[in-house]
Amino acid sequence: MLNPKVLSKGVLSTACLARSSISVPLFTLNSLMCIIEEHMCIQNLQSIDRIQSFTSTGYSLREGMSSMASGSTSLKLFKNKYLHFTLPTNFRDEDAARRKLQDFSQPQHSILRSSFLGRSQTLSHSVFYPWLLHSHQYSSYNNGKELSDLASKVLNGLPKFVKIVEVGPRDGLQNEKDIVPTNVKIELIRRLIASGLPVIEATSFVSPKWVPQLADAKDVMEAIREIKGVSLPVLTPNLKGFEAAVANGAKEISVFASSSESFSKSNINCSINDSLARYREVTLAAEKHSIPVRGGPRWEVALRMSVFLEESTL
Ligand SMILES: CC(C)(COP(=O)([O-])OP(=O)([O-])OC[C@H]1O[C@@H](n2cnc3c(N)ncnc32)[C@H](O)[C@@H]1OP(=O)([O-])[O-])[C@@H](O)C(=O)NCCC(=O)NCCSC(=O)C[C@@](C)(O)CC(=O)[O-]
Repeated sequence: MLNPKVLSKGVLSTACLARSSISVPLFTLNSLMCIIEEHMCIQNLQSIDRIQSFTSTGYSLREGMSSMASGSTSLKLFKNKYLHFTLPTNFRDEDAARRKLQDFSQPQHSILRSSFLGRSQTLSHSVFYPWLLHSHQYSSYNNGKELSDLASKVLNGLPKFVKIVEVGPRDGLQNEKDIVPTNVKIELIRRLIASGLPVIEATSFVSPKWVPQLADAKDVMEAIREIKGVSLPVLTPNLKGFEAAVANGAKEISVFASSSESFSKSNINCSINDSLARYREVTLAAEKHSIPVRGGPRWEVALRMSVFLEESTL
């Protein structure tokens, strides 16, 4: 670690081209930090805009090591011992800079204020104070431009409308080993309707050999087909299922294309392309009956066949 004494002019002047940095020991947080914050005007420095207030006067720097975004100012913990500042200053006279920086370790606040108010140019200067330190480690982090851009990207990208579809009676039950009695399924749907949910996927019209739990799809639909004011779609993976669903009062269906071949094969016993051909038939038939269709690629990553999906597949 560089010791201030050995900082040669050369090092200092070279460093001057890059960025100013001061490492100072952290003694008790309240005293030093409030000096730094108050007299370094650190909260006003462009790229350091996220230092939590630790006490009314000081501030804490989060544990660990972090370095700030580049820009004209940065702040980082150095070897867990020193607070490393890069500050915008435009000292012409390096000795004056060193003196001022040396003063940094003395509790003479006023010097600090004049020394470090933001200036346009950046002076590079590394001064290390090998003071004894309490066993604290601090770092600060900067949520600068990157994070504010990210936040606005996320917020601007949010949809204006979100439709919540409750799939418990279908997806929640389909893999249950013990067959749930039909009346219990119906009661579950009724309670979900009573809870105010606008869309509840009621059952599936699929092969009972594949999904024995939902072999009573017809009976369930019989019991709920007259219910108004709520959408009760059913899953129909092929035309056979669609026809059975419509015959039993279904007014909305859903289809599910897989985004991985393995899931498609194990789930509906066909390739993705074949499934799309099936869904083409189903949607054409639905169009004829003016029945709305809900569908989309299904995220197997969360399912037991977790696969890493190529974006192109999606
Ligand atoms: C799609 C099939 C039928 C193809 O199954 P298959 O064996 O390829 O088709 P098949 O044409 O050879 O038919 C086999 C037997 O099923 C009958 N069959 C054929 N179609 C139907 C039907 N619609 N309804 C009732 N019976 C049907 C057909 O009549 C025949 O009867 P058999 O001659 O052997 O007596 C089968 O693979 C199947 O039913 N798979 C179950 C699909 C399923 O429900 N998976 C779980 C839902 S998807 C899921 O959970 C993921 C998801 C959607 O939740 C993810 C998310 O939510 O994001």
